[in-house]
Amino acid sequence: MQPLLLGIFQYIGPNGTVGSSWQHPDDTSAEFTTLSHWTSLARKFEDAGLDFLFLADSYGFPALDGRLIPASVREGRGIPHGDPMPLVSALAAVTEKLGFILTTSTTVEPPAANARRFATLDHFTDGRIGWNIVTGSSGGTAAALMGKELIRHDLRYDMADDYVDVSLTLWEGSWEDDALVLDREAGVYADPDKVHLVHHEGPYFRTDGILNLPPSPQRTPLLVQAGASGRGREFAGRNAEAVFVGGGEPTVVAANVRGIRESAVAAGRPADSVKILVGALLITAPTAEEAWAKHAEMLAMSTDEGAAAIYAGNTGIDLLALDPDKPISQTRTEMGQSNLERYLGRDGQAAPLVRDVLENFRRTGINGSVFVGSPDDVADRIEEFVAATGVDGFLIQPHLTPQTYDDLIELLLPVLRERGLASAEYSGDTLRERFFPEGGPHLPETHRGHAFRVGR
Ligand SMILES: Cc1cc2nc3c(=O)[nH]c(=O)nc-3n(C[C@H](O)[C@H](O)[C@H](O)COP(=O)(O)O)c2cc1C
Repeated sequence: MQPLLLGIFQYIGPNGTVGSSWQHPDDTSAEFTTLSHWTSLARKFEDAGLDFLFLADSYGFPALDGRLIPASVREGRGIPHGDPMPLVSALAAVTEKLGFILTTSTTVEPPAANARRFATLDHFTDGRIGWNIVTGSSGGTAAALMGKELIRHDLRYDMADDYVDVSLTLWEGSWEDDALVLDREAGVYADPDKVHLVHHEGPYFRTDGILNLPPSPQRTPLLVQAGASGRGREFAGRNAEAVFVGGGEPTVVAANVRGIRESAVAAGRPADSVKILVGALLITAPTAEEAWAKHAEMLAMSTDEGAAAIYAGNTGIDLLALDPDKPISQTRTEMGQSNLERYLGRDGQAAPLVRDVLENFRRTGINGSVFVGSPDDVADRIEEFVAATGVDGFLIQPHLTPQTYDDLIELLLPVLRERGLASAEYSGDTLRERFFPEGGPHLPETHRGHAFRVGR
């Protein structure tokens, strides 16, 4: 088996992803507003040789019918949530190899503003940046915050395709590779024949101008996507080099993985040109008993109300207002659909009852797979899961910060390395080369973005 890609899932808020673990006496995540909290975590991840830190984001927050959900505020779930973008420069300054993947939504800022910010970060990180392209999980509240209406689900993805086109036009089309001259004696900074105005007029976005920066190490950041709805998978097939999928039953994850690879092939790309990483919580300790005790402690901090608030923020669906004894399939949403679709029965199976969905969501959070046990147990489960689903790596959810990471680094990683499941050292200078060691720092020829390149 190939070494797995291993990234850490975090967001700028108090943890965790299952339950409110900030309240645990050993948890430091309530210090999320201090820079030193993040710089010490980033150093820890780099020292351990982990591939990247993913910072999730959304302008949205849990609310229903125009009202805040008390449990969300009381338990610190979905509120508060800060902006990851300003953090990355500070983290880049204290690390050399760790990659950073950041979420921004295609429904919030104009594409040229977003493209410029990512290009600047690609310079400052020496090519260690990736963009998780989402259409927005908490779309309703994010739209209202920006003074806009919620755009319908599939239309959001149509707009996202056009948004990516604008971004690729700017990143790939403005500067030729050798446009930067920097000749001090001649007083030539750049060659005017090699810097180009670009023009894009799509169905939703228009731009006339340039990306006002010389080419960065990757030009286009590593393109990542995280929405697993049918339309989301189609978008991923066209655009994404990596996809984050939610965990859960291996059969459901395997179907998702197949769907994404088929979408890539339908878009004229090789099936393996997309790396797929699954969100998972890894709880380990020297013995299985101790690990299960940690799991029980985690569940004791996870309430129905807190779980329902996060679910509502993501999907717009209030599980606590639905009949607990009816199947979830009675419901539809124009907000994020992955966390509904993951519960709709597949292959003729009946959809679960609302009460079972709430309990499952309370226990597993938005990303679904929970592996608990001794380091060998967890490594066994990881191996089985990878064989059953075809995923290329894991996006590791926080439980207790930093304890979950210490357990991972001290107990689990050595076992994974022994089995050849985790790489022992960093390869490649840029994040793209970390994901695709056989390729270079730029978009490959098989990606449609390659055609946007000026002076090829
Ligand atoms: C591991 C993982 C990370 C995600 N990170 C984000 C994020 O940072 N921001 C966001 O809006 N959605 C994120 N999502 C996706 C949302 O859950 C949601 O499904 C999506 O934004 C809406 O698209 P969909 O309708 O295709 O599901 C993530 C999903 C997964 C599995």
